Parts: sequence; structure tokens; C-alpha cells
Amino acid sequence: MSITFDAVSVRLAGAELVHDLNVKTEEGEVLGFVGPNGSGKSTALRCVYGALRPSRGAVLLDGTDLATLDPRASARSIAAVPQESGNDLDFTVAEVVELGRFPHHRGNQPLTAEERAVRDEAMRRADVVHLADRGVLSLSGGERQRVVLARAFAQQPRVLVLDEPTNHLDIHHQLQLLRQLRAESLTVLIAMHDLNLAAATCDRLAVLARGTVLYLGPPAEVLTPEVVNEAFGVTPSIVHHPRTGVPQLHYDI
Ligand SMILES: Nc1ncnc2c1ncn2[C@@H]1O[C@H](COP(=O)(O)OP(=O)(O)OP(=O)(O)O)[C@@H](O)[C@H]1O
Repeated sequence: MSITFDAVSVRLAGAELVHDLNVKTEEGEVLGFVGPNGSGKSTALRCVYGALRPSRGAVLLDGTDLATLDPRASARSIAAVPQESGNDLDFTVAEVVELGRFPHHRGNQPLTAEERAVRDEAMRRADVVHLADRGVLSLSGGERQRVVLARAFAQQPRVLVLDEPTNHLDIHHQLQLLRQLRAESLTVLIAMHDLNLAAATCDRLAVLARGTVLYLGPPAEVLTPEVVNEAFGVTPSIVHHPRTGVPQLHYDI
């Protein structure tokens, strides 16, 4: 499935948070959103998982305006791992992951054996099986983030939206997640701050600044010293990974 930002602008509290976003994902690609703080990455992603509506333009799912789909229908296709998932209730991990099945359910019926298997597989993929009976409020930041990821996997989406999902993760779990995203046949939209991990993970990068896309293309094309300087105001030295050839940025401190 593909996502299209068709001339999307978002106005909130009298300010234009993003404007004139035009981006179309390819089916099954990993598309990264990078850019400085406040450049509009989260705002753009929120429009995909329905936490915000564009004030102009539209976000399309396979050509259909998301605003015309009921939330349950879009949740069957699109799952989100937001930056903060604000869960104040002490559900167990297994219960939170089960919530991912909600868009596929009618009423409050208990999960079928098949759905429990989907839940368990989602917990396995996010490495939270050993936490299944723990209350989520007792978890560390990284563990909680992996629970939200498991809930998104349990949704069995075709499009996965992740906002800084590696924030709280140790390097093992960062690489595990990013490798998983590459291995899935999902369309992935992911906001990232680590440009080196973004270069290694994403098929294309959208470089945002001041609420709009400055550049869009494969990491090797957009991660140049000039572009990074224009977006972030720092000039990196670029080397290439000795084995993969992926551009990697080094900074003078
Ligand atoms: N609810 C809101 N009301 C007013 N302004 C907002 C709101 N949400 C976001 N903004 C502003 O919109 C701009 C874009 O914010 P956004 O969170 O999309 O940026 P970002 O690129 O994800 O930043 P970061 O890298 O810091 O997470 C920022 O200036 C932010 O302060």
C-alpha cells in the first residue's frame, strides 16, 4: 500500500506547522523523515495515523483520502508507534499488545486462538514475551517502546508509521528493529534523528526544514555536506561504510 501527501498543510493554534508537503511512498519502501527539531516530522506523521487532519491538501492511502475512511478501517491498514504513547493505565504487556487486534474485531469478544497466535508472534518480534504478565507502568522506557511496537505488529498493518522509535532503545534493539523494518514487506514511514542509522535503514529520505520537504531521494543523493548544512546548520564529512557503501556522517566537535 502507498501513502501520498498531496499538498498537505497543517495549521494549528494560528501557526502553519507544515506546508505544501508532497511526498508519495513507493509500495513496500522504507521512507525516512529527517530534519531539525520543529521541522514538522511528527506533524506530518500524525496526519498519516489520524492524530491530526490536514487543513489543506490530503493524505491518501492507495489513492483514497484518509479523511473519508472510518478510523477502524484505516487502523486495519495503518499502525503507529508514536513518540509518546501516554498510557496511564497499568495494563499488562499482553493486554496492551492485544489492543492491536481491536480494529479487526467486532464488539468485545475474546481473542480467538488464531488471534492469540498473532499477538504472541508480535510479542516475539518485539522481544517482549518475557514481559507478557508485567504491568506496563513498571517497565523501562525502552521496554515500553517495544511493547508499543508489538501492539503495532499485532495490528498486522500494511503501513507502519514510527516516530523516533529508536529513542529509548539500546543499540542491540535499535538494530533489531531497523533490520526488521527492512525485512518486512510493509510500507514504512519513520522519523529519525540519527542520520547514519537513517542512511543505513531507509530506501529514501525526505529532508524537512521549516515545515516542508527540502529534498527527497536515496540517502546517497540527499545526505551531502551541502544539504545537511542547509537543513541542520552543520557541515559533516561524509565517508562510506566499508562493507555496505552507505554514506556515514562524521562531525568535527
Ligand atoms: N499542538 C501544537 N500546537 C502548536 N504548535 C505545535 C503543536 N504541535 C507542534 N507544534 C509546533 O509545530 C512545529 C513542528 O513540530 P513537530 O513536532 O512536527 O516537529 P518535529 O520535526 O517532529 O520536531 P522534533 O525533532 O523536535 O521531534 C514545531 O515548531 C512545534 O512547536
